[in-house]
Amino acid sequence: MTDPVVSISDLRFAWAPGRDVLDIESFTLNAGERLFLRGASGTGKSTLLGIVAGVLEAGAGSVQILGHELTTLKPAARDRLRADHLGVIFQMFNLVPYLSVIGNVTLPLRFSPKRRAAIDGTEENEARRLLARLGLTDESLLSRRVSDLSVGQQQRVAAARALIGGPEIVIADEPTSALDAHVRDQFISLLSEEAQRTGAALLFVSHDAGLADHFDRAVDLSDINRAGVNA
Ligand SMILES: Nc1ncnc2c1ncn2[C@@H]1O[C@H](COP(=O)(O)OP(=O)(O)OP(=O)(O)O)[C@@H](O)[C@H]1O
Repeated sequence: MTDPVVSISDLRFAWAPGRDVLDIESFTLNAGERLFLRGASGTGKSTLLGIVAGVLEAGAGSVQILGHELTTLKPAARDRLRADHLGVIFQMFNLVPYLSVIGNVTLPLRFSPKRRAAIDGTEENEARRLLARLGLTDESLLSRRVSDLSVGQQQRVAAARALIGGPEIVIADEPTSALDAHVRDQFISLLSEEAQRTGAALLFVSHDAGLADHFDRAVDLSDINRAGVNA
């Protein structure tokens, strides 16, 4: 539980020159750890996740993912690292609307032979198993287009897609749209259990401090971010 899978130091990021959104001296996510990152809306949580995921480039500093320095990797190597080792649950889920539920969940396997090789049995069975563990068992749902599912159901599909093939790191950006509190709590418990089962470290961000109890550790972004952001 002590090896960092994400290690950030002296990170700075600005969307506009001279206006830092992030100025973080140190941030670490350990292997298998379930970490809750809280922060008010507009304080840079999604931006930080984008940097960890390698879709945004740090302006300065070091971002290490599983010992690889993201800031000096070539784009193709960064894409490979992301495909093999990171599962991402986006705030808007980013599901592919014309694919079925199973098609969406198995999508990361198209981009990562490593994750495909990690699966016992067929891809479809693994997708069904993960969906069932996350509470989606209704057979009639699985053949539907994802755009026909409820927000809570889409969130579970996005989570199964992030977990498939056992990536070492799963990052989740909680949707700001209000999900029923019970549905949300149940989702986080299941996601957290499944991450623990697969050994993935989970980095979950939300503006809602009340969710911290679901996690091993909680960090407030305002405590580690020296950039005073005013959205
Ligand atoms: N694509 C962008 N271009 C310019 N500025 C952006 C962009 N995305 C975010 N920002 C700005 O960066 C700051 C941090 O935004 P970010 O989305 O990271 O916050 P957040 O904490 O994730 O917010 P929320 O909880 O509402 O999702 C905000 O001031 C926002 O306006």
